[in-house]
Amino acid sequence: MENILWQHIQHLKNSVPLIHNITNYVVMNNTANALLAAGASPIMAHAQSEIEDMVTICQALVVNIGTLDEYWSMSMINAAKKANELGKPWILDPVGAGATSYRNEIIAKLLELKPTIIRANASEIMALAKVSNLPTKGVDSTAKSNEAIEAAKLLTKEFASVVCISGETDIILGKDQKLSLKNGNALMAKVTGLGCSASAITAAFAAIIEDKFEATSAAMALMGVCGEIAAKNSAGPGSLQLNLLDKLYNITENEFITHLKIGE
Ligand SMILES: Nc1ncnc2c1ncn2[C@@H]1O[C@H](COP(=O)(O)OP(=O)(O)OP(=O)(O)O)[C@@H](O)[C@H]1O
Ligand SMILES: Cc1ncsc1CCO
Ligand SMILES: [Mg+2]
Repeated sequence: MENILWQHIQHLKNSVPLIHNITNYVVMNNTANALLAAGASPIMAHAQSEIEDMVTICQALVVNIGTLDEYWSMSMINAAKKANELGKPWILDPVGAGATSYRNEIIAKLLELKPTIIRANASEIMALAKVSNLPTKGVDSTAKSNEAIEAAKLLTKEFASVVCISGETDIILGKDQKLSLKNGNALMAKVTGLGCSASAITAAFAAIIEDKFEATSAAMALMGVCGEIAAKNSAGPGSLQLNLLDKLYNITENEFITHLKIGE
């Protein structure tokens, strides 16, 4: 598995797919930089007049509801419909799922359009599957990844081909597949939007890899290993953000293979 994932990482750097992001104001800049560093080409666009043309020229789409509003939600729905029509992969990042009824209403509409991949933290995954009575604290998770496995399984059956629960352990679930990745560092949760970057990088791999379970695994492995190495050389969240970009750009095969921790 390690070698296949490394080949996918090389493949991304050689392919430079164009990734359309409808994402939140908070993370636009770090997400674009993370995509560039990993080897993709980002474009952030949400105007309704161009949304369908943009989906048409891009190889994958990210729908991230972080700073949702009434105008953007229409752009998201139209973009997802166009991606489905063209058979292009699209990734849903349901930031803050469960926090408000408006968010839940838009998420329900997006789920009906069957995202190719869902990437979210454990609280959000449980909110999506409506199996949780836990209060959400907004965009940060209050639960552990393994508490959301049943919820994620429901989502793979009902809506998405692949679901990733991120956190201390990242768990990737396909229809009959499961992979746990135990990389990363707790400091990663102190930089805003690294989950959003993980979702965008997942879109980049989905653009070039037919098998979406492997694409999601490659993305989360790359983020986890790079974040872990970067955190060791960082005094705090500020330098982690910069060091992570550098590591996404210059990670070597040896670093990747020796650090990767695949669980059961
Ligand atoms: N405690 C932790 N230990 C190791 N890695 C972590 C930890 N928490 C988060 N990560 C890593 O940080 C990245 C982002 O995941 P996280 O679950 O924090 O996303 P998120 O909650 O959606 O973040 P955001 O909404 O700020 O984008 C993933 O690569 C994940 O593996
Ligand atoms: C802090 C925050 N608020 C809305 S989106 C976002 C970025 C992390 O998801
Ligand atoms: Mg998030």
